[in-house]
Amino acid sequence: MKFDAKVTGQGLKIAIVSSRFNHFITDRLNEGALDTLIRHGVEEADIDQLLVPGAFEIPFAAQKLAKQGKYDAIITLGCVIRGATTHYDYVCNEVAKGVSKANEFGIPVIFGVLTTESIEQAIERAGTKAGNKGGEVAVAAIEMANLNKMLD
Ligand SMILES: O=c1[nH]c(NC[C@H](O)[C@H](O)[C@H](O)CO)c([N+](=O)[O-])c(=O)[nH]1
Repeated sequence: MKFDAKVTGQGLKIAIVSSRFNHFITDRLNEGALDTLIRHGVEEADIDQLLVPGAFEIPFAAQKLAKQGKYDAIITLGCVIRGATTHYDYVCNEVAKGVSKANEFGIPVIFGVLTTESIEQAIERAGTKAGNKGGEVAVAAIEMANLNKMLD
């Protein structure tokens, strides 16, 4: 049997957790995710949005929302740009681990946190040369939500 989930969002309830830090970038990721969800049939009223201070706080919110069991998928959006200190490595590692852990509640939680070496790389992935990571993870969220329903 082949499980090949559709990328149609009708009837899905989605949450977006995004961080304010580097909001010049994360605002664009949010726009990309919202636009893509709606263009794939998710009702705007079925999209909840939640803001946290920085990427490090994303896992806390994602896990809380996943535990509620109200959503078909949760999208996380953030932007961590390497700076002069090793802070970057700690933040990136903890965010990735924390978002992955949120999947333990049985709801697909999609990792849309940019981890880049430069501002230019982040801009490229926020609606310019390399597309929009927010839109990409929105498609992944819809597919995983439908796949999850198939597997229930
Ligand atoms: O989202 C980010 N948070 C960052 N730091 C804040 C962190 O996510 C927490 O909000 C903060 O440590 C308070 O817990 C970043 N840097 O420090 O570079 C960054 O690039 N991106």
